[in-house]
Amino acid sequence: MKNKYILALDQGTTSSRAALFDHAGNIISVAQKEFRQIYPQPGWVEHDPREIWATQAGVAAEAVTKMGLNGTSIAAIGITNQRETTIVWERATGQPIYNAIVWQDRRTADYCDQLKERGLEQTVRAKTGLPIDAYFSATKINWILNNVPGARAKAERGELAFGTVDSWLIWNFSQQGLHVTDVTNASRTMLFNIHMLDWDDELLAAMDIPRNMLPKVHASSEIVGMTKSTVFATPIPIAGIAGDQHAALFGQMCTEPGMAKNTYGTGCFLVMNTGKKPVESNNNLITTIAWKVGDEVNYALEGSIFIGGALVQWLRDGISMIKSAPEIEQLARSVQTSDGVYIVPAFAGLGAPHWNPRARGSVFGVTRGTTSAHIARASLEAIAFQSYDVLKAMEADLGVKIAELRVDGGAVTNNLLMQFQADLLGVDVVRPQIIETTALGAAYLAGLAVNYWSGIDEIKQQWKQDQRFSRTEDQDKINAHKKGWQRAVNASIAWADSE
Ligand SMILES: Nc1ncnc2c1ncn2[C@@H]1O[C@H](COP(=O)(O)OP(=O)(O)O)[C@@H](O)[C@H]1O
Ligand SMILES: O=P(O)(O)OC[C@H](O)CO
Repeated sequence: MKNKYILALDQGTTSSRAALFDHAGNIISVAQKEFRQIYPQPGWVEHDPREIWATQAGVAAEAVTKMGLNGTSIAAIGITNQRETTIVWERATGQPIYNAIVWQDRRTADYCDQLKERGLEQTVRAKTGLPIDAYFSATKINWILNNVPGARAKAERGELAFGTVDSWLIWNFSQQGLHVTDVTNASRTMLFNIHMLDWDDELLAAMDIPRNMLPKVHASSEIVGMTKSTVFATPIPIAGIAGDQHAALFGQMCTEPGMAKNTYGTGCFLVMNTGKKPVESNNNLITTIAWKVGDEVNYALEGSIFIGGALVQWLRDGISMIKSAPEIEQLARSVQTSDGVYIVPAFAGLGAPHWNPRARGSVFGVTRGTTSAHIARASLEAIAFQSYDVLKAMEADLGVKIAELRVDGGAVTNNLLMQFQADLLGVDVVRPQIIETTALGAAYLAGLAVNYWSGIDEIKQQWKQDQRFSRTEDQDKINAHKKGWQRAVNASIAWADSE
């Protein structure tokens, strides 16, 4: 068994990735493929579910075959995924009835307001740990049922299946079209009672969603089925499922209460393990399920920031300011400060701790002296400032100061960003050697289920630090800078609210 590998499938917002891990937790092979982002209207974001499946199946095969391996070398598959993104398909044909409505999509903001006017906010938060927001799956399912001709009648006849991306992939990968998910993905739908660990009938009724559409909910580390032979000739156990931020928390081995990680990908997601009991937030954070391993459920507090590395992507693809994402660091370093420029990247509204779906991206403080270098620097600062706001909310909820922040995701190779983050937080920012911690976490969850690793104590030894960033910047300067950021956020929200 130990000479085999674990295959982790990481289905992200902008690309599908697959990584093979060996018993020491080293990545031995990676394959990645980007897919189309579909923007039918401002504020709408969709993916083609068939592209999600095709790219994910393609990279899974590529990661294995390029090492000269085949299915017989794979001990288990772990799946991790962009969360909340909503797919509805026909059980009979396996065909989606609409594109995947992506987590960033804001089309249901008005319906969310109606739910709030109906006084549901407290009930939703108490049961699911979530604020009512277009971010989560429930209102997206409702939209599909109300807007795709014939969908509601089909759903009521039990002919449709809903799934987050993990469910969709497993349906396609598995021998008998399994319709399953895990507790972490379920906890992002706004339909799952995180205390009872079951779909909630009151919320399903409130949002007109038939229960028969929903997948069976499993633990995050458990064999849920086998792959079909058209994928790999040898059936392989699908043994781990977790939303990507939950997998990253596990991959970072934040297994003790108080340990936290921030993932800097398309968005930024700061998540802290809060132990065996859910902690209710008084500061607009989300209470979520960290994972379920064996019979043990761990909970977490999360601050979800919708635009992180996507701001850098926009500078590259939207306004052609840079040619590649890493180029931003050199450009930003070419000036000492952002010279009074602040960017609030509310391209998809603002997530935690503001939760304003109508806020839009804004740039403040531009003068004749402003150059692309200042914009680059202000962009990196905006990513760090948003994470600062979330961490402060988290510390206020828990009444403690965190010891260190473990970081991962594509943007953490940016040393300037990491140093600025440490300067802002006054907390050490620690980058591990493996920054693909999302895939690593999925591999660990799958490997534990098939006894590839003996337990958490064994895999804890594998986490290794690459670099630690500590505060070096003058405190007064930082405080003045924080005030500037706060003014920019307030102005951005006021602009949205005054419409
Ligand atoms: N050196 C860098 N500096 C800042 N941002 C970067 C850098 N390299 C990559 N990024 C950003 O990181 C993101 C990619 O990270 P990744 O973890 O692959 O994201 P996801 O899983 O959300 O697709 C992109 O949005 C990209 O713009
Ligand atoms: O695809 P990522 O890595 O940006 O993660 C997306 C999140 O899961 C959305 O909640």
